[in-house]
Amino acid sequence: DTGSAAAIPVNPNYDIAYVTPVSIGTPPQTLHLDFDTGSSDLWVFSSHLPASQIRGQTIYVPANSSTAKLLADHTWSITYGDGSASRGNVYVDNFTVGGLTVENQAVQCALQVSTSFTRESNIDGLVGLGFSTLNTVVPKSQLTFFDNAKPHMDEPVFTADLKWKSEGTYDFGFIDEKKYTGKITYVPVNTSPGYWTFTSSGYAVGSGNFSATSIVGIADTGTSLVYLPPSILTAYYRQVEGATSSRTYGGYVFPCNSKLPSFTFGIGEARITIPSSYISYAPVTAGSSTCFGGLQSSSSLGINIWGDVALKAAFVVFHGGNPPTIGWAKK
Ligand SMILES: O=C(CCCl)NNC1=[NH+]CCN1
Repeated sequence: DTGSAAAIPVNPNYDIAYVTPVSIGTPPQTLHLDFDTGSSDLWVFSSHLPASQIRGQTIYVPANSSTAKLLADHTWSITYGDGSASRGNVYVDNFTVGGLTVENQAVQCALQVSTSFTRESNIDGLVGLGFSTLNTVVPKSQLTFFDNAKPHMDEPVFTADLKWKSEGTYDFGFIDEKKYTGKITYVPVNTSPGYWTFTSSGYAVGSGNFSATSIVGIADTGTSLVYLPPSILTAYYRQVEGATSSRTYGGYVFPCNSKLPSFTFGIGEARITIPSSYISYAPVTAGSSTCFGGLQSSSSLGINIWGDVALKAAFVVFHGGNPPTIGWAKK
């Protein structure tokens, strides 16, 4: 089996997150979910939520699905790296992404979501594509869509082709040679943390020299920005006129009309360059001439994160073989 589905920016101006249409249940209920390689719970806005926590999202109504079955006495509760959170109960139902169906997929129904989820009216839930060891369902943890689908897939892979301010694609079960240029460089993945954790071989700021240094981090489609060690941030923003680390805005900001260098990171001998346009992320508040950077410090996170700002500069292969690896190509 294979599948292919769109990755649609939730906001026309800033790539805060990407959503993908999925079908759940019988008859199919279509929701738009945030595919998130940085977590491993598949949860949806549901008919169990208080109306006060829903603001335009599409809800999953298990009562309207003839194939939905309650997973009795199971619950879940998750908190993400950005402090957002949700919790609820669990059903199993048919789950289809781009023509690829998994029967008896655990669909975690939200009974409570934090304000940042309520405020994001274009995200109806998340599909965790991290390793199933991170799944929060108790007493028995559940498998991700990828783990359930893998045995039926032509190849045990999914790929991310995210795009700057435009629609990209998630492919499942195959690698589309048309989506990248040159070769794909694969590097090992450490699955112990439960994320797609790999080691980058270094970085360069703009046209500067490449600094060979191991950067352990995660490839995370569910995080908007890139979070790296402070020393790398200093090296980058020292090249940006008027850049400063703002306590008010919680990170590096700069005048929106400042000239920004690109940022290159290493994957083995290969190099991926993030264009400067991706790094001038967004005005700190609507209409402001102060902009928030797409590269920020990971010092408060305890983990380096290659979020969407980096991923959309590449074609990324999440290879779920034994052992799993991650592949990066230019495009
Ligand atoms: O939680 C993380 C970071 C893991 Cl270190 N990524 N996934 C996600 N989903 C919603 C916000 N962030």
